[in-house]
Amino acid sequence: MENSYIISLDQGTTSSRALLVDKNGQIIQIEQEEFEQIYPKSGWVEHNPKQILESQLRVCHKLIESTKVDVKNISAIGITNQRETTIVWDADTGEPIYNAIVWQDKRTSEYCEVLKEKGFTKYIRENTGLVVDSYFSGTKIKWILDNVEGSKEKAQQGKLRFGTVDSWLIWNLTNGEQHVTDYTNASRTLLYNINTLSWDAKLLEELQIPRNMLPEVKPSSSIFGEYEIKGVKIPIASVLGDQQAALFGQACLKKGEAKNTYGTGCFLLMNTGKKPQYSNNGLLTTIAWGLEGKVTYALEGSIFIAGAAVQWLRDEMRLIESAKETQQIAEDLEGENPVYVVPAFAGLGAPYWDMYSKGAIFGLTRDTGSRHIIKATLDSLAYQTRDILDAMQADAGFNLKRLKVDGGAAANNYLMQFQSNLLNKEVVRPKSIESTALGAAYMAGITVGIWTQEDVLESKNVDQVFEPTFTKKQRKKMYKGWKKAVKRTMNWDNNKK
Ligand SMILES: Nc1ncnc2c1ncn2[C@@H]1O[C@H](COP(=O)(O)OP(=O)(O)O)[C@@H](O)[C@H]1O
Ligand SMILES: O=P(O)(O)OC[C@H](O)CO
Repeated sequence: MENSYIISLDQGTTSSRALLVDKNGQIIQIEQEEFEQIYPKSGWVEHNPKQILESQLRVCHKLIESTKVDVKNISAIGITNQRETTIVWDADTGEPIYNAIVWQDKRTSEYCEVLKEKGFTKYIRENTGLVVDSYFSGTKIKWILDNVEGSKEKAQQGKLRFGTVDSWLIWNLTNGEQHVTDYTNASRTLLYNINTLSWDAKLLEELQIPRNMLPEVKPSSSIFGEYEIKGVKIPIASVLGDQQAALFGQACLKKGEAKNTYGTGCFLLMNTGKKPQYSNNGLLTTIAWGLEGKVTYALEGSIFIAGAAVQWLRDEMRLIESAKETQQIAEDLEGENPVYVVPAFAGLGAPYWDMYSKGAIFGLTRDTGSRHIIKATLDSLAYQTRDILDAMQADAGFNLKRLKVDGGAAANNYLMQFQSNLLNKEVVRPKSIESTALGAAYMAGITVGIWTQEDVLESKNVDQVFEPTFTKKQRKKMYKGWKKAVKRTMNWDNNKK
């Protein structure tokens, strides 16, 4: 145990990362590689599964080379991943039969309407904890089977495998020996019963998905297989969806504790303890993790576009050269900003769940410049978070004292201060905003006996606490403007209404 390390593989929406974590929970080194985002049609988002795998393997091996770590000292690998993204591959050849359909993809919206019309809303909510939305894997699997020639027959014959990104990686890391996933990833498929912890026969039947395509589901803290590096077999000792991993990495181990991760999207999760709590306000009920024989549940508010809106400013609008510069631009723009950006580029997630909403900019006048739009785009991350937090507090029946934050855009001081002002709460940022990767590492460390849950609780170092400074009047006025703007984007793209 003297020189014990964990490798955390963090397969995100825009990049694959590998982190080396030492036995004190310190990050020694991070390697990262971006990969291609494929947009074949409006509202469609795909990844090449081979690029996901190859970039993930490259950063893993680069990490070992750059740190010169002795692989014999790597005690375990933890995997955390973008959730819901759907891959179907041939069991014999291991070849994907279609690109990965990404969580943001909206192509199955119409079929979701059919599910709603057939009366599945209540059933899905009570059994999977989810809402009927194209976000989740189930309808994406159905789309692949309906649209890739010959796939339905192959699936019936047991010749196809489905996996979220974790399953795809593990299948390949173990040379096709293991077809597995964990509770957290399964709970995002629309096919998994979170009460009985089993695949749901009624939903499989409705979506015409053969049971034999689906992976075995294990607790997040388990041995999922072994990955051999330089002749050393390293156990894969944790798997968690990235948002659940961040909840664990932020040490939200007690009921009522919450974190918000500002990445491509924004995901606010609250630990709700050992029983699923259902929302009356458009939030999801999901599995937080399975650990030491127990299942912990969470309430989740999912925002589809957060940091991605900042990428849009950079790549499509070309108003900035880097995400980082938005902080200074927003801080320099004094006074009230009458502009609102609603980044509903992939519809609206919680609490609105409107697949037909489209993005819009409101409040333009003759003197509006790029600075106003940039600032309003950052503000939109905070407004969307306020929407979720209001819903969560209503469901929980109590008010949170503080919000723990992490993810790439949590580095932005302007945004964090505005967030605190808008929530009228402390916003607490840890020294390392790599909570996702750390969560998977901690969980793997617990599985192989390097750490305990108490060690995780003691691991948190605060970088900065942002304190609210707005008056009640200011807060109310600004939030009212946001609600008005959101309302006007809703149902925009629905031809039926
Ligand atoms: N300083 C910053 N200010 C605002 N947004 C930022 C900043 N740094 C990164 N981002 C945004 O955060 C996202 C990257 O965060 P990350 O946690 O790595 O995302 P993911 O895991 O979803 O790929 C990008 O969408 C980027 O635009
Ligand atoms: O890759 P991220 O960090 O944007 O997370 C994606 C989420 O898991 C989607 O549900």
